[in-house]
Amino acid sequence: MAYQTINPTTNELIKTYPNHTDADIETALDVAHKLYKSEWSKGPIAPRLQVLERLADLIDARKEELARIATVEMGKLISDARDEVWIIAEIARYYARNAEKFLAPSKIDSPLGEAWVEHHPIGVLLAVEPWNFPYYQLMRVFAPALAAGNPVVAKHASIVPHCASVFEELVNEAGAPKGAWKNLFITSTQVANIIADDRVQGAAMTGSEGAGSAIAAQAGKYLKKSTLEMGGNDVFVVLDDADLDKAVEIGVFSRLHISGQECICAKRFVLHEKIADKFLQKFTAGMAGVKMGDPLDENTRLGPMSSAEAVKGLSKQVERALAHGATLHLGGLAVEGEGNFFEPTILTHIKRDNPAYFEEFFGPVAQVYVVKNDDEAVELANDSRYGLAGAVFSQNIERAKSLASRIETGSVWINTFASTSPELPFGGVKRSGYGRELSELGIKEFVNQKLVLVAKS
Ligand SMILES: NC(=O)C1=CN([C@@H]2O[C@H](COP(=O)(O)OP(=O)(O)OC[C@H]3O[C@@H](n4cnc5c(N)ncnc54)[C@H](O)[C@@H]3O)[C@@H](O)[C@H]2O)C=CC1
Ligand SMILES: CCCCCC(=O)O
Repeated sequence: MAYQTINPTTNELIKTYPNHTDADIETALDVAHKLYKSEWSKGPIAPRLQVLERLADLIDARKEELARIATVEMGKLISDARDEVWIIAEIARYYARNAEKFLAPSKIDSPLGEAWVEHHPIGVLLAVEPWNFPYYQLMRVFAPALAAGNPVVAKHASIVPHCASVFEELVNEAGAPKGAWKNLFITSTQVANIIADDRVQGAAMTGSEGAGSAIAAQAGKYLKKSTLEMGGNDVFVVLDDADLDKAVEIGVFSRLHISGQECICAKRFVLHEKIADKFLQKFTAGMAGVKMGDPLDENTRLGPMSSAEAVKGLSKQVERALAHGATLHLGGLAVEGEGNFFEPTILTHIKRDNPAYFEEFFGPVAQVYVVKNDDEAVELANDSRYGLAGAVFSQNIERAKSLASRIETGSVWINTFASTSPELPFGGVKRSGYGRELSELGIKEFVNQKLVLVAKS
């Protein structure tokens, strides 16, 4: 597995990074485990939180440089890259300012005596992360782990090694001791060996079902806690009383965010039959009208996909959907020429026996379905192997809340697009994975929630 920076806008190979060896891994685990056994991990939380505050300030100071690195390495719009750099500083600050409260002992009223739950670190964690939010995916693991006292070794996606390297550089510059965070350019086999190592006590993974299944299986075999955030096939439900122009604007934005390579972006557009034609007409115009091009250009609204392989995979997926009876309403093709560009695409008339019905399209491809009523909308939303997020548009909030409660996902967003914020739990159900990241829930995924009880005398 080669770790390479290849600019997706030009497919120019910029740099190849050397892989780490088994000896490098041994050193990393030894240093991390010793840190876990030290006062740094087990002692007062304040020094660890100070590192997070400094890290946030360092990120702010290098915002434009960091954003440009991400755009050149995986193709997201420079404006989206800036947003990502902004939010990772916010995640660091969130845990710097809330972790002590989250991890404080929590008292329990018990007839057996005085009881409370303490929150202790559990040991070295492994993070295995994807390329679509190359900094956010790392900070989402690092910040709560550092606050809790868990050192982390990390394997990032092979196409974002510069992001991986600069993140580690920032962590070290912020004053984290050696072992708090170590990036490793390693193979899947080496990942499996790390999970098996007795010094490793947990694994956090974001990515595909295949990778998640392999990592979860290995973690299960060695009885290690894991959290998984995998694909999603999120619905974007537009009811007959929705603000249509708002729903169209947000729908186009959400489907095309990160060139459609975001697990929580809108993918299955579920339209009430009364507004379906009107929505589709406006939505089609919106999708067709976006400016595609260089993601470093501030006016571009749709950049390239992350790699040539991603474009090839999406092309095959669209062809298969059409071969099984879907209608091509817009686009459908990779853009000829330099770079990994794919046309904004809309597929309609996808029947349940079409493989596309159950598939996530990880690119600028919208699936459109029409339903008669709310019950049909819920039934279709839940007729999915995934359960990550979803959105419901209606000007009747109670009606929207009712649908939100019935949709089987980790989150539902009413009259807006699914997104993320440090204080909000992130994760899903079914094949979208398990566990939660961010918020108070996230920091407690990898701590020993230890009961202590003093018997009544
Ligand atoms: N939930 C999310 O935020 C994301 C989900 N995805 C999903 O993953 C699909 C492909 O994107 P990729 O980045 O290629 O995902 P991927 O799952 O192949 O890669 C994610 C991470 O897992 C590692 N990995 C892959 N197979 C592994 C194995 N057997 N053992 C250990 N580590 C392994 C990769 O090197 C990378 O670091 C997308 O189509 C999408 O469905 C991709 C990006 C983000
Ligand atoms: C907005 C942040 C989302 C990160 C994970 C995903 O691709 O859904």
